[in-house]
Amino acid sequence: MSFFKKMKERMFKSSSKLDVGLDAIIEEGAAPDTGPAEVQTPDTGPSAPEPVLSEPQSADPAPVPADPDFDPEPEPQPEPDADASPDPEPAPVAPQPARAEPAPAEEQAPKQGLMGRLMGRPAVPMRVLDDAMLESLEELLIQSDMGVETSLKVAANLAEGRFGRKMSAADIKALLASEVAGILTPVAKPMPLYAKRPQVVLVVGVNGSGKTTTIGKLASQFKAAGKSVVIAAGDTFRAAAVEQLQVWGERAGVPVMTAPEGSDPASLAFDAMTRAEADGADLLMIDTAGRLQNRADLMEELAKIVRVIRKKDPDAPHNTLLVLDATTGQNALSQVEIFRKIADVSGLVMTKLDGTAKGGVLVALADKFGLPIHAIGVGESIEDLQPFDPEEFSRALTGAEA
Ligand SMILES: Nc1nc2c(ncn2[C@@H]2O[C@H](COP(=O)(O)OP(=O)(O)OP(=O)(O)O)[C@@H](O)[C@H]2O)c(=O)[nH]1
Repeated sequence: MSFFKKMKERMFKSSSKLDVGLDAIIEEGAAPDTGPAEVQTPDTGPSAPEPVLSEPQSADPAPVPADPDFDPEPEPQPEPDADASPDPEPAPVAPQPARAEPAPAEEQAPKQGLMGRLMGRPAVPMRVLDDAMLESLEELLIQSDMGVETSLKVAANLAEGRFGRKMSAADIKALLASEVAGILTPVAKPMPLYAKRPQVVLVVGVNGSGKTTTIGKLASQFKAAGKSVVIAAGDTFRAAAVEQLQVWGERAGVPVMTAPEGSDPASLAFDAMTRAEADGADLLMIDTAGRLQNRADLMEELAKIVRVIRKKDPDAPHNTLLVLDATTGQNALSQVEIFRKIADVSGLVMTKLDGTAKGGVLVALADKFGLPIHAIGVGESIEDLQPFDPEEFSRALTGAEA
């Protein structure tokens, strides 16, 4: 099974709440006169939509957004530069496909053809968009963790100019996917790679958010893309985190610098920087502790790591990745607020999007903070760190057909 298909399946599974909820909204308020001969689609062209799931219009798979297999050929690197290049290349996890302009949502909904109507196929439930339906939609979006402000905005945009029109679940899903993609597209950016060596990537986030796993996956993917990587196991207070990184390091063939339990993470970061410089490594990835319970200590710890590595490179860290666990839902918003105060967060990675119905929080994050989303985690193995494709994600979240 291709990585893309796997991700899509997982995302669809995870988003069933929103998908099923949209079906329910239409069915609850479906007009009684939706028989085949009477179906009207003032919003979707001359013919009525087909049932979404029972009669797909095309067996063709959706276009693959990016080759998920990493090119084992290293990309040609620009000569090392004293300063970080202002025009970085994208990191391997997030190459973005060239995208065609999305078709208007109305055009994306499958239509019931003349033959279907003549043959008397079962009618597609349709509902007139009114205040009650808009309210149900707002509630559903809020429940899917899109946040109140974003949910109201998305619902209002969707309804604009469409009041009084009959809509099927497929119509509403396509419109919603288009609205969501409009919010996500500007933030879907690969992690920039600079010519600077070593490029220092500081990885922050609360305990259990998936920092260690993400570093392991990234290191493996960078290695596979021909980059040399050094990892610093900066959460020196948790032996288990260090061991986990060592396992990933072995798997990827990447050295993992460790320090005795309880020792100063800044000192380890300095040593790791020295080693990365001596090795001519392309990337130094620094894991950090995530004890938010004692925010002042954590803030001081992170600030000290930054101070120390800047003695060697005043521009470091070049990226500060905040790793967020999608299953925490709205909590992710407050984590961004806090970590932006204690670290200069440059981009996000959202993990555990498999097995959660809370993917809507990504839309709220994008809308509220506008921070780049570099990649998403959809499982525990190396290939489960995927580029963030906003259109694919939007369709998966809403259950819209490709
Ligand atoms: N299903 C799933 N599990 C994930 C994903 N990313 C990480 N995990 C799991 O989440 C758990 C926590 O991940 P870690 O990488 O240890 O998280 P951490 O932020 O380093 O946490 P600490 O080591 O406690 O600081 C592990 O069991 C990972 O295997 C993901 O995308 N999907």
